[in-house]
Amino acid sequence: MIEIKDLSKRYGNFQALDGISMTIDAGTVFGFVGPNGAGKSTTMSILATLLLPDSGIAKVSGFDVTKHPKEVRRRIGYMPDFFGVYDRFKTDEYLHFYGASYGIARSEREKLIPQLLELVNLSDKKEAYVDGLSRGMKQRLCLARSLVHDPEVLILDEPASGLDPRARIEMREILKELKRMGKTIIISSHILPELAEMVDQIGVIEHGRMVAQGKVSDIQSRLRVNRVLHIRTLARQEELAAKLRDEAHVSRVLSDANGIQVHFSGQDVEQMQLLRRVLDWEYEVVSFNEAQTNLEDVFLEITKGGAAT
Ligand SMILES: Nc1ncnc2c1ncn2[C@@H]1O[C@H](COP(=O)(O)OP(=O)(O)OP(=O)(O)O)[C@@H](O)[C@H]1O
Repeated sequence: MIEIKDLSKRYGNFQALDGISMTIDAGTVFGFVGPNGAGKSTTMSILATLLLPDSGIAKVSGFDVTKHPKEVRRRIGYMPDFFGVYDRFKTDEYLHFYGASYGIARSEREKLIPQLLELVNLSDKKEAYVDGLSRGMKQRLCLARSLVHDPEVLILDEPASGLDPRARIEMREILKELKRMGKTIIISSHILPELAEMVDQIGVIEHGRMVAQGKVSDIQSRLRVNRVLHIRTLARQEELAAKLRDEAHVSRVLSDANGIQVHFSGQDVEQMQLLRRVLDWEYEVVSFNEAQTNLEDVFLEITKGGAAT
């Protein structure tokens, strides 16, 4: 459904995309992940026909974005990372406006818009002015806007950014529903663990290059991602974190309000020895357990040190 080959884009002297390639099959939910400035929005803007590439090919449903932009636009719904909403509209007027601009007849819109509002949980807000909506509601309205012409492909640039946890869960549920409806979805996010539950594949981009692509499980096994240990102590957490950094088989230690995360390449025996040492050092350990590796761990593993390989 989406095919990108050797796509490059420069802004002045800055190489934002440096020969990106990827293929996304119909019905796939593709998570596009990468650090700030990696080139995700640039790739998505090219797919959305809003930006021309310098070289390479991008196709949606077989149509080249530069040669047949109208055909592409008919097939895609695009939700940008920053968007404006027309403040003086009420919610349903806003969707009528977009529906009309896609040439959808009023009678058809009268049927469609209540369905869209229901899908994005805004039915009770149809009479509300857009500027009075919360950020989460505006995001959902923007998603409804991108669905108004029933596109096959959804290009969603950080749809959950800036949302509180509850609003993020709501957004995730809507995306699951869209997946069930058979849409092909490309979604970028920094909130990687949340993506893990719904994406079929991921592409990791860094410095304008694709550094890994495929099923999350395949990428995990290919990279032989380290196990991650979670340790919580009653006190002296930072001191323990510093000590752990000097231990054998430890590649990375993160310490935050949730405790210490240790990326560990040892096996069970070494893990047991590490636990024994932590206890010998007389730290007051509340918990010491092995976490399931998730998308965030994969991402950190692939992009660690900022070196693209
Ligand atoms: N119009 C522009 N002019 C100059 N540089 C730009 C322009 N748009 C983007 N860039 C630069 O190109 C790089 C890639 O930007 P892009 O927005 O595609 O990254 P991103 O992966 O979407 O990042 P983020 O997660 O922060 O949105 C960044 O370094 C950015 O500063």
